[in-house]
Amino acid sequence: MATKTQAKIPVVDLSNLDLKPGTKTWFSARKDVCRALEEYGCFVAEISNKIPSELHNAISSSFAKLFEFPTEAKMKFTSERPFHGYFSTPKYERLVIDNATSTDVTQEFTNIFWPNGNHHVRESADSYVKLMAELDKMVTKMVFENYGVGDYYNSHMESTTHSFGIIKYNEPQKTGTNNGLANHTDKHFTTILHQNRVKGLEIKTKDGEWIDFDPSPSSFIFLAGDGLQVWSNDRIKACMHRVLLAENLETRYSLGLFSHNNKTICVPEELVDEEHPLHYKPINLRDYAQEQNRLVAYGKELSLEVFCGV
Ligand SMILES: O=C(O)CCC(=O)C(=O)O
Ligand SMILES: [Fe+2]
Repeated sequence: MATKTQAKIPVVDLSNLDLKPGTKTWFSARKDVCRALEEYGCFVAEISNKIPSELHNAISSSFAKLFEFPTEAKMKFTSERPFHGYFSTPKYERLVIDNATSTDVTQEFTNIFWPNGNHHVRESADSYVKLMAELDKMVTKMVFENYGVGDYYNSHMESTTHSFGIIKYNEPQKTGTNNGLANHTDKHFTTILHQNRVKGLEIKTKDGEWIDFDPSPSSFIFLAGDGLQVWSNDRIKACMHRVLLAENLETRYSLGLFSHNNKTICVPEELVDEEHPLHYKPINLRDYAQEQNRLVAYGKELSLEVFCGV
């Protein structure tokens, strides 16, 4: 299983999502995934045989319809979590569904917009969430095993929930490039993104260079969040990323699966040694996101060092 580069972001072929732990192909993919995460905080997961074109088309057809509802209708979709529910800024609008792996939840979500249900939107959301959650679980298992603490994977997953976000960027101004989303790291554990063909996502390398993600129907980008940085005691750094929108004829949509953990995240004792002294106190990611939300009003970004650095 070779790793190649796509504008320098490592690409790992995970087309076989049914990879069996313990097999040669699993170990080889695990090595590629972890090396990429340590070097870049992200990698492109190529899953060509798993994404039917109808599913990819759902971004521009089914999900686009959601944003055509009047603002009052979209505002009815609320959440107690910061940055979840319906959220809009002059640059973009987003709908983020909590606990999205539950089909009851996606049903409730579609019923807000279509009281008699909308089979197509609901099915598309369910299929995306299922595919992305499978990918997230597989990669997380690889990471835990890679550091010799695979035994902690099940309890970590038991306290993990996934939210699903659908983001629509507003048309950029007619001149130059436009900042769609400022530089940030994600405040939860991990993120997986999938886009229509419109470019815009960039990630920052260790050398401070920004490189583009070239979206395609069969590629998902997996990003380490701040939670994974804490858990790994800095072996994997959260991926700094941003969205720049060039002038395009097409609207940019992005789909995201965000993994949260409802327990306190601690560095496993096996990951602390002379070479890797403890960097972080235990962190509750929900409190961390809430504090970040409070600071957003002042245009500030919260850092892990300030919130829970040792
Ligand atoms: O639109 C994108 O591709 C990036 C979205 C993102 O970074 C986020 O939702 O945190
Ligand atoms: Fe992000």
